[in-house]
Amino acid sequence: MVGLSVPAEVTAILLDIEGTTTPIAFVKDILFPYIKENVQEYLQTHWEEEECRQDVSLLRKQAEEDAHLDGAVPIPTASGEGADDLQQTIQAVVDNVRWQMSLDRKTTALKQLQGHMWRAAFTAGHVKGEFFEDVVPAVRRWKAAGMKVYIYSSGSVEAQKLLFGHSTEGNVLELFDGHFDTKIGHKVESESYRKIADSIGCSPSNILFLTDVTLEASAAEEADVHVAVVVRPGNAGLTDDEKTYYRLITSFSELHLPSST
Ligand SMILES: CSCCC(=O)C(=O)COP(=O)(O)O
Ligand SMILES: [Mg+2]
Repeated sequence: MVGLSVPAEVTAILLDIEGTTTPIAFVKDILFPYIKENVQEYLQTHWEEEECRQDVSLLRKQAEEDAHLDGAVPIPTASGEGADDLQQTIQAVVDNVRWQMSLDRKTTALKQLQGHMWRAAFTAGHVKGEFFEDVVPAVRRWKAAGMKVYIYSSGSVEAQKLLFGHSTEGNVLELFDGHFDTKIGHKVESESYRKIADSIGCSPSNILFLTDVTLEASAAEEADVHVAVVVRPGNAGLTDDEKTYYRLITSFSELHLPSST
């Protein structure tokens, strides 16, 4: 049989988004430029709102942790005196966001603000989530076969729900049993996968994780989670050793559940 047989003990499939369900180009060419182009205006408009205050506060904490990094952009606390002071603080947040994005950082602070900014774009229909064509049909088959399906992405849970709730294939949110983001831990840390298993109420070996990033696959494997590396057009190349070591799939249709032929 061509493809990959899912081990019988697997009861849950955990999916990465960028490079796995969704082209990297959609994230890099549509979602991220939206943030870079609109962050200044967004902050000006929403600055006084509680959600925006919390986002800025989290970004400021992250900036303090990042102070030792090359090129890091600090975010001073606004004194509250004068329009110039406010504009300088907003500019510092803008510069910090753009700096983090230039490094494709996956900090919870950055991802939380991005999720809030994308809300308007998705709900107004200006942006629609994109998936590789095999994704939605495969997830429907897995669900019909009794498999639980979860998302684990660096994108915030709120952003994930926007992507799947407002997609070129309509609202497909109901296909998923739950969502995880970096609040449970970073994707390159094996402890995150143990916590996800705990949260789902299963053992790590009951999970199959699909991702394009071998560092994530390696962390999951260390936690005793089954993994397969997804090779998609536009993904970063794998080394020969990685190609030999990992089980690879180029489409979700290559996965065969125990009861399927
Ligand atoms: C709407 S999800 C946004 C995607 C994103 O911001 C991101 O960083 C994707 O990371 P992933 O962990 O899915 O590779
Ligand atoms: Mg990915």
